[in-house]
Amino acid sequence: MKIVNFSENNSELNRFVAELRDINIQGDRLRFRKNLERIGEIISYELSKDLHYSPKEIKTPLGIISINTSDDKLVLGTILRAGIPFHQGFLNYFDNAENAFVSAYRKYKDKLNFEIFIEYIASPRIDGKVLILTDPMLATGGSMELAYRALLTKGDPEHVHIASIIASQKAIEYVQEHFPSDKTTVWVGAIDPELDDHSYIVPGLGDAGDLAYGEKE
Ligand SMILES: O=P(O)(O)OC[C@H]1O[C@H](OP(=O)(O)OP(=O)(O)O)[C@H](O)[C@@H]1O
Ligand SMILES: O=c1cc[nH]c(=O)[nH]1
Ligand SMILES: [Mg+2]
Repeated sequence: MKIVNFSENNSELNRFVAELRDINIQGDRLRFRKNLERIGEIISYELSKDLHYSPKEIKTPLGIISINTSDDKLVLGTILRAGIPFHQGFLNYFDNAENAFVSAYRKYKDKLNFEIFIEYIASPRIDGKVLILTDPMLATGGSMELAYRALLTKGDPEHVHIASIIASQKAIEYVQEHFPSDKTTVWVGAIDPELDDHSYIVPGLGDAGDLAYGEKE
């Protein structure tokens, strides 16, 4: 399974991730959402290099030129809520893509134990298409896997790209075990070493959904 970790190279993406993490900056919700979105744009661009291309003849006012453009049918699938601004970054580039939305939430039995519930799914057929699953946080990997399984009820994708901003090392191992290795690619802004007792990523950034949209009751 190909895993691309953007933190291994120097780029502006790292500054956007630093701003998401920084306790003195992340409280600005507009900036937080904007950083999720622009990281989505950068990952889209890098991911686009792995798509299939063929030449198309483009007629300009003065002549004809052949340009390689992608032939893949893309479905951008995201997990509510924190996925929304990140998803928008992908949609800014892949503007012809179809879109899928899945809800996933942690229902805590007590302070430390929770189950993940999927209650909402809106998706096109995904047979033979390139499925790009976006969620900024990959903590245990449970939400991503359940969202994927929910989307498999809509068909069998040709390839799956998992895009996250911060993943735990444990989630990377979980994805390697639970997704088909021959047709899955993982794109992450950074991989953090630990999960705390509540399965939050450490050092991570906190609760991405709450930082983007405000705390839940
Ligand atoms: O890998 P996991 O252990 O499943 O955790 C990651 C999930 O947690 C976050 O969502 P959250 O449940 O906080 O929902 P929210 O976006 O509505 O805040 C995040 O956006 C993922 O969906
Ligand atoms: O670290 C984490 C884990 C789950 N959800 C988040 O938003 N952050
Ligand atoms: Mg949350």
